[in-house]
Amino acid sequence: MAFGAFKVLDRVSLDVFGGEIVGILGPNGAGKTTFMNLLTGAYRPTTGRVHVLGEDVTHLATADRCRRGIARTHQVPRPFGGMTVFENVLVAARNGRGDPSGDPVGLAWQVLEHTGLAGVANRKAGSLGLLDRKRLELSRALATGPRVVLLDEIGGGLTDAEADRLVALIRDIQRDGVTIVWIEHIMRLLTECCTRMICMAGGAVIADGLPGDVIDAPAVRTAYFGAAA
Ligand SMILES: Nc1ncnc2c1ncn2[C@@H]1O[C@H](COP(=O)(O)OP(=O)(O)OP(=O)(O)O)[C@@H](O)[C@H]1O
Repeated sequence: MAFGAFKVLDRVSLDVFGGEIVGILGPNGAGKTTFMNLLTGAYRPTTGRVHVLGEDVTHLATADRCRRGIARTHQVPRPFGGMTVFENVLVAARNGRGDPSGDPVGLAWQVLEHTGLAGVANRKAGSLGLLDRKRLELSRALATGPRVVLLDEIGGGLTDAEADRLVALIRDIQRDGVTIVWIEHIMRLLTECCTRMICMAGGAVIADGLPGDVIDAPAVRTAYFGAAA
């Protein structure tokens, strides 16, 4: 993937298997968000393909990929600020993959109960603090009925108790059969949740394996944790 002459991702190849929680770590500018943008269709790859559940989705727009079950959260949440929390989630429930019951209103409420936002459902999304905006971002992703959820740094700024709740929620989502790919700088969240971790640096995957092995890998310690080479 290149922006003009600037190559951001170089030969990145990743297979994610159903039911995994894959953590992606790496220094700022490693290409993590760009990689996520390629998976959702926000960016088109200069070369290479994206396959989801056996289907080549490289040519599909973001909305079509969403309807096939790919949902994401953004690093900087941008809800529809003039709409209520509930309305924001309802938009996602109506335009995503949907739920088999065909009841988007029921699905939206169910998601808000699950993510802890039901109590502020009637507030304007634009009035929410950062933490609740992040919860809303996750709620919108879940309301699309995803098979794969891509999370971009939803853990920043959480207290320990809030982080515990997020860990429990992510595990619940996985137990419901959803595959998760999670970019995060808060190491504790990744080590508590992930079944696998990858580290990116300089537009390449430099480690891929069990979380403990990846954290201890010399290349990761140098590129990400700043250990002496
Ligand atoms: N639209 C764009 N045009 C030009 N360069 C871009 C664009 N988007 C990203 N880049 C560059 O690509 C590189 C990778 O950016 P990216 O946001 O993917 O990194 P990241 O690993 O997600 O970093 P962070 O942890 O800070 O979010 C950076 O050098 C960035 O400046």
